[in-house]
Amino acid sequence: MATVSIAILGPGGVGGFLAAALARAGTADVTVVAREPTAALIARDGIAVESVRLGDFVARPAAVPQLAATVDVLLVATKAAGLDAALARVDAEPALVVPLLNGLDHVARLRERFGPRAVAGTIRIEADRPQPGRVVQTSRFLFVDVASDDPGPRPRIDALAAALDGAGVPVRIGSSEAQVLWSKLVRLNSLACVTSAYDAPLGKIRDDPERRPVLEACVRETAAVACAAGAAIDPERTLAELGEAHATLGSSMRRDIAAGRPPELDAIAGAVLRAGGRLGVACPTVAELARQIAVRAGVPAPAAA
Ligand SMILES: NC(=O)C1=CN([C@@H]2O[C@H](COP(=O)(O)OP(=O)(O)OC[C@H]3O[C@@H](n4cnc5c(N)ncnc54)[C@H](OP(=O)(O)O)[C@@H]3O)[C@@H](O)[C@H]2O)C=CC1
Ligand SMILES: CC(C)(CO)C(=O)C(=O)O
Repeated sequence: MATVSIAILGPGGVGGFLAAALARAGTADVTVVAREPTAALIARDGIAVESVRLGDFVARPAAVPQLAATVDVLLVATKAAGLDAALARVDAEPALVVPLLNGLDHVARLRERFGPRAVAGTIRIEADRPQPGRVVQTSRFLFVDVASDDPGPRPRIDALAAALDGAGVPVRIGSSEAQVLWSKLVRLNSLACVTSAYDAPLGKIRDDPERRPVLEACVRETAAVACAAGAAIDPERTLAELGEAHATLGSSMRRDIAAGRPPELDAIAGAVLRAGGRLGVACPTVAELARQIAVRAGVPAPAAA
């Protein structure tokens, strides 16, 4: 079988890690699509990875500022706010588009641009990009979830899964798009909201008798929205996962605030509050944490409607 070609838009913590893993394994022809300086740097020096899962290595994917060649798969790994500008760098029509952003609203945006070739995807990883071309991956957990409600893209999803599995990144094919997106969002929204509002890692919140109930309420509210949206999410299971995660686990939202970058508050907590508003599920804890994060970060607080 021909090697699958994979382009990765946004070689940051997530995209840079996947590009480097795939390029090192040689399970795909990999090209990163990045802003000019980042593309030039990666083309020259490669991507240096420090990973608790894959070890330390340097990999050399191709890197371009504009994607002109047709590829089998486009993995989208920008932040929500950078998505539109980054999409302007894609001239080609990929056969399959898999976003790995946190949140929900980007899926509709990608469907506008790519139609049913855009499916749902999420990634569980803790990875940071301290500087362009360098990725630090710190979680023992690592896997990608993908689902398409339309059976058409399935062969290409399977080819992507084989390439990632072969590169040490396990892939699970989910039962529905809603299930994949919400099972990530319930966990992530709760983790991002509490770690960012309190500026503390998960362990410190879990062990604090005043803050632990807030984490639990956040999980329960977000799971109730998920269930109303058609995903079967058991909040007790999410709480058990958060109970087992390493104590130093933070969130990309908390790291963004610490680094003075705008957090994905609207894309994550905002998406939950809007869905809750639409579906008639009240989320007072999520709303209050989002308000506190907005004050800390100096950004507008998202609202239910
Ligand atoms: N980091 C994590 O542990 C996890 C993150 N996520 C989600 O994944 C998504 C990506 O997060 P993360 O990897 O942390 O983000 P980063 O900020 O590390 O990376 C974003 C990347 O997008 C690139 N980018 C921004 N604008 C453009 C543009 N106009 N053209 C091309 N590239 C552009 C950046 O380029 P440049 O390098 O030039 O600045 C950067 O490489 C987010 O939605 C996040 O919530 C999900 C799970 C875990
Ligand atoms: C919580 C985590 C690390 C889990 O995948 C994540 O998705 C994020 O910080 O954006």
